[in-house]
Amino acid sequence: MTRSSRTSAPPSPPAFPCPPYSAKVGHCQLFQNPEARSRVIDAATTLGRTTGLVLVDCSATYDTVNLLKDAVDHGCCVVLANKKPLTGAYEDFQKLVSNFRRIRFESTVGAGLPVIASVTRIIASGDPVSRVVGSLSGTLGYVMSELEDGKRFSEVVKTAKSLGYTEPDPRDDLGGMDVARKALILARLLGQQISMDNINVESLYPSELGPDAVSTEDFLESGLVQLDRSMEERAKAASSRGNVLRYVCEIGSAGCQVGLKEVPKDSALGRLRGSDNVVEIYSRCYESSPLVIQGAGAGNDTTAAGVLADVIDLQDLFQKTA
Ligand SMILES: NC(=O)C1=CN([C@@H]2O[C@H](COP(=O)(O)OP(=O)(O)OC[C@H]3O[C@@H](n4cnc5c(N)ncnc54)[C@H](OP(=O)(O)O)[C@@H]3O)[C@@H](O)[C@H]2O)C=CC1
Ligand SMILES: N[C@@H](CC=O)C(=O)O
Repeated sequence: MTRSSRTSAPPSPPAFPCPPYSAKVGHCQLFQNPEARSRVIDAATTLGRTTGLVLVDCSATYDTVNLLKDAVDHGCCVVLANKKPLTGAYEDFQKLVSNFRRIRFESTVGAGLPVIASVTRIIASGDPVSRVVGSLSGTLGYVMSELEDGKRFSEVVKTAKSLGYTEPDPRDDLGGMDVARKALILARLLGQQISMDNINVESLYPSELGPDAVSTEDFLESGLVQLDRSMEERAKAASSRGNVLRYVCEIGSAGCQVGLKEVPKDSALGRLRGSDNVVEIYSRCYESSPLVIQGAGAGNDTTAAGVLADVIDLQDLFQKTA
């Protein structure tokens, strides 16, 4: 993906067609010459319409939304692991998602787990989904199950980061925003025209440790340990009642909320371990016995597999039949 929004002084733009360095990992390419840019867009439009050329967004920024909308307008396909473009203005969500033959975003909820595919299949069959409940954070699932085993909060958050579970800034996970984004994507898929302001979100850190006050590095270095005692006390109090802590997401007709809950140790949520997510989907067909999806909900491999499956799914739409 181009990085025009972040690159202030790019190297001199390459001539078209692309020089070989564009294939190197870690490099990005910027077309500034208007003629080169227009030829790239023409080529992409033709390829997009005929071969299903896919723009994949694995960044963690809102900045890509206009680029994604342009790509869809030019007939290209889009695959997202990045939740942010779908969780800003409702109009952006609608514009991207209404083009369902050109966009897939399975990895935005539950990484490689088929949560969005299941919800959209149920809805497409005319079966109204009434409620979705679950644990949708690999990071918080991992952190809570490690706390249960007596580990220190600050240590397990750092381990979750090193395992590739957390967002670039782990406060996105600890503050509940990452789960709230997943909840918003699901709620909007269920037809709720809501925004982030309509979701009740419980944060596990106080505003004094927020991004406006403390850098990510300082938060990891000295902020996290300030939360150790209170998290340990919460885990111990839950345990004394035969419960465990889980960060739970609930989406229904009464609204949308995400927060830390005490749940029985032997419940579906309470039995979760590590980065596993579990999602229960209730609809008319799945009324008393919900459809349950469970498995690894974060990590580089499972996310990459989810993204690749989306790319291949879109390519299938462009296969010529004999
Ligand atoms: N990790 C996981 O388990 C899952 C992750 N996701 C989503 O996938 C995305 C990537 O996550 P992950 O790979 O773990 O995170 P990483 O921090 O490893 O990667 C994020 C990448 O995005 C780049 N980036 C950030 N902001 C911008 C920007 N404004 N323009 C261009 N590039 C940008 C970063 O570049 P740089 O390093 O130079 O800043 C970095 O390469 C996130 O949106 C996340 O929510 C979804 C499901 C699961
Ligand atoms: N940080 C997220 C990654 C997947 O969306 C999580 O922990 O679940």
